[in-house]
Amino acid sequence: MSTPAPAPEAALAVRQLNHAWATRSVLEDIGFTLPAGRAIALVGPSGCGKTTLLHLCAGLLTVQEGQIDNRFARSAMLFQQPHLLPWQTVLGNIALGLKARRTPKAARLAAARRMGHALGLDDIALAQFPGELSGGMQSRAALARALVLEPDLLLMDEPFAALDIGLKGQMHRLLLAEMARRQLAVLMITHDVMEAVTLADTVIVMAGQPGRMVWRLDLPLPPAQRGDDWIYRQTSLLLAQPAVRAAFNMPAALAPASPPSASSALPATPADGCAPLASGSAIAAALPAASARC
Ligand SMILES: Nc1ncnc2c1ncn2[C@@H]1O[C@H](COP(=O)(O)OP(=O)(O)OP(=O)(O)O)[C@@H](O)[C@H]1O
Repeated sequence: MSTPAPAPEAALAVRQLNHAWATRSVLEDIGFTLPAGRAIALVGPSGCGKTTLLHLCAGLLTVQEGQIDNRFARSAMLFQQPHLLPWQTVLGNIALGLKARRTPKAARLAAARRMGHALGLDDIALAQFPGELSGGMQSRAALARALVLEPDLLLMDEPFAALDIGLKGQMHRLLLAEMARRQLAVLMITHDVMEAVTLADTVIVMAGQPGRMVWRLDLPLPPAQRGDDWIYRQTSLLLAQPAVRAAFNMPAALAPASPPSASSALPATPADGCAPLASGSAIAAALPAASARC
């Protein structure tokens, strides 16, 4: 399927964003830039404002203070629940957004079928109703419904949270293939720090009420080159950071049996709007400027 490449200047820029629900401030001084083809994962404890931030970025809420500049041409959103229409076939569900765009029937069904096939839904599954599919297949259908719109920005709110570890891995591979295929940018919320380290180029840890960015990790390897060991290592290093542990209200980490080797260190890439890390611990030494307190 030929897909339009994102415009070179496509990016989502969030600057000095504050938000309140009624009189209660829920987001304070949020700022980051997401360029085409990159992925940012937002992690943080319940109630720190991640969903509010994602909905602001999606244009579902009005910006009160600060700026969100979305230069992507086509955004799509994926929710935790697949939200498939039970009275439509899976194929019909995948084609829904194209119908809303008034794509002619034959073309939208053909595009939906191609995308379904690409995500592992065969013709039998496509002809079924959502209630006849497993949770994993429903998640594939929801992803297909979003991707068939050929978005250049995909906003995801814990879309794989209900899946077991094997299905999650499958969905990760499907998503990464699609991201690589056509420079798809992703802004995602997840409670799973390892999922964030698997999929994202940048992990932003949020905490507090109002929610603030408390830590940022820019991962130096492209997702396609990350092996399981590397992902486990980066996840454990991130979770060893005192600021990250405090964000999740975790007790202080035990000292490692041996200091991390130099080869596990991340190269220095200064983080926008983040102060350099100021810590003398061995673990902090393995995470120089690529991982920083915001
Ligand atoms: N529509 C709303 N009206 C009033 N308050 C809201 C609304 N939506 C969210 N809030 C409040 O804003 C705060 C942030 O909520 P939000 O859902 O953005 O956090 P979150 O980090 O996504 O949480 P979770 O991880 O549990 O989904 C919470 O205190 C929540 O109660």
